[in-house]
Amino acid sequence: MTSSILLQDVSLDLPIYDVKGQSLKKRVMRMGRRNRIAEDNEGVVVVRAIDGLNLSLKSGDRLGLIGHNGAGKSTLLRVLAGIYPPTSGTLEVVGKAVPLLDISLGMDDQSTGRQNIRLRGLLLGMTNAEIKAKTEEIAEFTGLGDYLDLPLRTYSSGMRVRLAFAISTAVDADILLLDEVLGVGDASFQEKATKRLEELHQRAEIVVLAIHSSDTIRKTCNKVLWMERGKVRMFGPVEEVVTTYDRIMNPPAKRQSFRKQLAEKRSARPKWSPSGNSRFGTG
Ligand SMILES: Nc1ncnc2c1ncn2[C@@H]1O[C@H](COP(=O)(O)OP(=O)(O)OP(=O)(O)O)[C@@H](O)[C@H]1O
Repeated sequence: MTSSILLQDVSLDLPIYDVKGQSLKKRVMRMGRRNRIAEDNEGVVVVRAIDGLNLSLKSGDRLGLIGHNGAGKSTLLRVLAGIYPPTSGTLEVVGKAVPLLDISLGMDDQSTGRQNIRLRGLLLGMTNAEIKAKTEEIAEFTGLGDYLDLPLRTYSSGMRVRLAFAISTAVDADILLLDEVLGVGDASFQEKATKRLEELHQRAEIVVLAIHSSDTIRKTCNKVLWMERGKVRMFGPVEEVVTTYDRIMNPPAKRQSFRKQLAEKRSARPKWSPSGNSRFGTG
């Protein structure tokens, strides 16, 4: 199969359902267009998360999404995964797109690890036969042994992540959508997980990832999309976009404190990051 992605003038409005009271609604509306807040035809307050985006990717492309918090990177990955249908514009995705975003989604606390392999596998679009063929490999990868026959509620958070990661990465993806900042448990598991992700990358025809490490971007991607306020700020070859982004967003003085913040953040949460220290954005 030859996979491709084509977005033409795609916009996505996300409703803020909680804003019902008139005074709160007024206050939120005052945040205004600068914050991409608007009211739709039915009077619902919405955030324009993606705004008139055009994008074309073909087999072999590895796209890195960069930009500040709230720029729209995760939302775009969800649009590509079919989780959010665009409010307007056209989206054409050819190939099986597998999101590695909310990897624990669809897992059930009362079911055993093995039952969860089936549940989550089905949710990821695997057939019963595929699940059956892959269950032992997934089980082996988790390293959870007999725990797989116990209900999920007895698992530690690290054990849950191992299981969720093993299942999500067992799917054959034509198009792989992922957030680089993917918690994958303790150090020993991280090494295994990184290797498995690299293999997935290689097998997929198209990879789109929200990325924070300039080393990874240079190693992994051939194109970069710099997003700002739901729009394309810059799109093109890696070196061109990365250099401009770095020059504008991280001038030398800022870079120093940014690195410090990053070091603090990193020590607080285990993350998957195959290499490198220099990162983009603030996420
Ligand atoms: N479920 C939601 N409901 C309403 N607004 C949302 C929702 N999810 C995201 N948004 C808004 O959409 C915009 C884009 O958010 P998104 O999470 O895609 O940004 P991001 O670039 O991934 O940021 P980060 O680097 O912080 O992860 C933001 O303004 C955010 O507040």
